[in-house]
Amino acid sequence: MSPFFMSYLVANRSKDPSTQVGACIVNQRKRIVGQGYNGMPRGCSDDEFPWKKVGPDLETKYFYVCHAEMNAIFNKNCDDISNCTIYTILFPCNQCTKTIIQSGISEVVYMCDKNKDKVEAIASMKMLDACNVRYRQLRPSWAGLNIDFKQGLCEIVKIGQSKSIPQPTTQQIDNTKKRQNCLPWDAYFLAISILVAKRSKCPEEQLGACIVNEEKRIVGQGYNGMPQNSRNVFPWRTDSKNILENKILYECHAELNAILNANLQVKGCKLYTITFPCNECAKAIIQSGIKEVIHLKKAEDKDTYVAAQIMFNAAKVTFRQHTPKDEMLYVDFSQIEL
Ligand SMILES: Nc1ccn([C@H]2C[C@H](O)[C@@H](COP(=O)(O)O)O2)c(=O)n1
Repeated sequence: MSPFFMSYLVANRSKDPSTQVGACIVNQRKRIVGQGYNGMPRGCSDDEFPWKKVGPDLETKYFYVCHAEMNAIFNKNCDDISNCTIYTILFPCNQCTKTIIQSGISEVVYMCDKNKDKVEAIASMKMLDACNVRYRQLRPSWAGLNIDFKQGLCEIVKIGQSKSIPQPTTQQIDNTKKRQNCLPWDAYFLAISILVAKRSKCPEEQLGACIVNEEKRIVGQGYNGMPQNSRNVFPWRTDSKNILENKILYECHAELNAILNANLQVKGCKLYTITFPCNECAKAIIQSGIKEVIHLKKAEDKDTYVAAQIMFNAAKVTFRQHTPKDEMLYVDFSQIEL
């Protein structure tokens, strides 16, 4: 799963009616440590601040909007992002470039350089070159992502294939008002969990989870997989008579991995997950201080889930199933003209 897919999904939260940009920061262990989209500063109302592109300076969005790259850096979930790579849909402006350099990021990967002839981009390149920050363009070889909330699955759509995917009806854009059709928070974090699951090597079921704090910052993400550094020695099968030859004793669940991958405190956080947690993950959820579990699929009627519910009730961890309003979400990579 390329971090670019994540950047496009993150961009979906932007209220900018004309241009939605997403960025995500990846550390050397290939973990996502920061995500951001373009939007008004915290506390500056999306309804009151202007979204217009033209007009007197103080009446357009440009003086106020925080760029996706800047937000990804300020949303980082660890102290040190030096030597990380930032993936961004648009080439960074000079202001974001200063923030990128000062935070120690060592590589910028961007998809679109439509502003490359503007002074801001030229200044960015000068600074990146002077400070030995690498930058490269990645041309998309995919058309988009199709997130299926009903199945909890995500399909990467190839160029050409997108024509067969039903596209959401496009309304005339009113670029004087905030964008109306961005994903609501619960659906957004479940979509992130579905996309994270795409990294799983499990041939049977790919599951994902993410942990979100009160500030709506993602503090940890995980998918089901074998213990790290286990070099493919463990089986994925489930049908052997010898239980030691089945995956069950070895596989780490998405929820456990999300907790262990978290870089910020998970106490008091919400955990979003595709399936209801098993009893073993429930123990980890309770012991780590997570306060709420939001699951996409209905809990199956099996002892492991009943035990999890009994423990959640006793420990006052709330849980609820969330069904997004739309069954499908198409994340269109051509939303920004290259
Ligand atoms: N590297 C960039 C460049 C721009 N943005 C944001 C800032 C605005 O919200 C929007 C650009 O507006 P446009 O003039 O294209 O309608 O994109 C960013 O986040 N990162």
